Amino acid sequence: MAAIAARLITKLVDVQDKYGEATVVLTGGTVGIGTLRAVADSPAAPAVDWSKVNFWWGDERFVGSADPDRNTKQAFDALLSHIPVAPERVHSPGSSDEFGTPEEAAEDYARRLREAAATEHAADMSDDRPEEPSSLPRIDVVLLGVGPDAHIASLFPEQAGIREKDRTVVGVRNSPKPPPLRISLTLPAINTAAEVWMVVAGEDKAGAVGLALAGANPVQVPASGPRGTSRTLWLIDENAASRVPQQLVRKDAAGA
Ligand SMILES: O=C1O[C@H](COP(=O)(O)O)[C@@H](O)[C@H](O)[C@H]1O
Repeated sequence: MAAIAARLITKLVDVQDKYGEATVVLTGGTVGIGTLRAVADSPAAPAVDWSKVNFWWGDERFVGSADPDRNTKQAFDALLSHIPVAPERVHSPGSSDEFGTPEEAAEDYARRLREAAATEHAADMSDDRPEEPSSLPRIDVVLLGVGPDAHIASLFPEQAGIREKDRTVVGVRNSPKPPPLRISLTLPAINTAAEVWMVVAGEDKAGAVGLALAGANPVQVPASGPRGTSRTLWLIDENAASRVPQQLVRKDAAGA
């Protein structure tokens, strides 16, 4: 995870050099939170101007704001409470303390994304600026973990969320992984990001990774769906890579 952390720090520095600020979408899960811990521990972390990083989340568990299950709480404990973030740039999805249903929280999150996009659009002075603001701000990097069932964010196989084509954010019910109520960015929203980084470790993810890289249908294998507009990176350990289709493995790769 130190290697992913080093890469993320470098990416944020590069993006800040280019745009003055950077926007990252965080993930929960073992590798997602482990990576944030590794960023906090990295001697290179101060190279990033953390006050100019916009933080969003790919998904959130719809529970109370102090619940240890919250991806945002875990991210604060791992990283955000250790770096000088600008609170107005930290965009946590709503909790069950503030909203009655995950759908209401999803609508609020989508509205805040739209507002960020409109603010960005108003500030954009370039000649090639589109006439209408988009419904999402520019996203530089989306981090995504993958569950053993191949879910990403809170988009689970065969459920409504992974089939969503129009909305940017959905409320999720009946998540097979507890807690059952969640909020998630949709695949079309994720795929507006410049870069999508799939961060995966462990033998229990090998089947999901293998199917995703073999090009399975995202409805059955959500991990197959994410594509960054500039690039899609799979940052995985050897165990998670053990069932990658042979034709995708470089002949000169170690052990081949
Ligand atoms: O519930 C979730 O699970 C996935 C994967 O988590 P992992 O512990 O199996 O790595 C995570 O990406 C997602 O953000 C989270 O809400």
